[in-house]
Amino acid sequence: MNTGAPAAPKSQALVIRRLTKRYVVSVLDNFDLTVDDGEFVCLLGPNGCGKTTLLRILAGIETPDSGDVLVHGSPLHERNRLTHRIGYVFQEPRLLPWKSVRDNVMLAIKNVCRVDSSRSRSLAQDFLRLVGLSGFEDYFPNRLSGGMQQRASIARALAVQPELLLMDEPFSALDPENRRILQDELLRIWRETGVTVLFVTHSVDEAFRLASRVLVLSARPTRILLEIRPDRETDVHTTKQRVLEIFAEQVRLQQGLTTPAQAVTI
Ligand SMILES: Nc1ncnc2c1ncn2[C@@H]1O[C@H](COP(=O)(O)OP(=O)(O)OP(=O)(O)O)[C@@H](O)[C@H]1O
Repeated sequence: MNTGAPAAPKSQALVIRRLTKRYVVSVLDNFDLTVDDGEFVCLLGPNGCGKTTLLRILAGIETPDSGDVLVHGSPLHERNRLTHRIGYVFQEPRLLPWKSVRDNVMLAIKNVCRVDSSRSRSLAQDFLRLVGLSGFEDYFPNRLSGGMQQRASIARALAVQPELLLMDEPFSALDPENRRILQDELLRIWRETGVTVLFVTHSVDEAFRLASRVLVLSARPTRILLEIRPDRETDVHTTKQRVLEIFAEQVRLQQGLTTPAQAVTI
């Protein structure tokens, strides 16, 4: 019901300011991004533009050369220690093969949260149920299909009750049918948990299916070229075509097949 009262401002889950990272090449150069609590943001950009580097910095695996990252208003790092709970789902499940699915999830909980083992066991159980793996808790990863292993890795990331859930092309190794099923499951989980998601993909369809906001990224050093809220688009088909054209141009630019002056202007 609309009471006429102004909506409360959303809190910011993530603020990135002037983030800069250089290897031999410049990957991020004064990159800015703000993500509200509970948003589902898809990052769509050409190979090698810096998406994984960005996620690795947000997960504390990589350090930036300069810039600020604030999670819920406070710095991501303090004295080189991660001060926030961040969940990370990789392209491959990366489960420990010598541990059961339950123990894989419990290990993540133990590493991040200060809870006793009976609490971590019941949390693991809850999150495995959330991803549809009830009954498979004692299985070892090699007895599960690729889709089930990826479900387990999503449970592991969620079980630490992350302030940010980072997902780096998590469904790209799955067949189209499983990919669709897991996309639906992820949307359900996102709605149920309200977790803030940053999701990397190369698929325009996947981005439009999942995201509350799609960010189209440029070639390196990457910047945001275009922001789209799929649910506000009146002609999604035409918008997707435009994104595909921009995306293709950035791929060519990234591969050195065109010069910045020839790139699409927006
Ligand atoms: N540890 C590293 N040392 C040197 N160069 C690196 C390192 N990590 C990434 N790079 C380079 O930084 C650039 C961005 O890499 P990154 O993996 O972030 O791109 P990406 O957008 O995730 O690519 P993809 O879509 O192919 O996964 C690439 O040119 C890559 O070779």
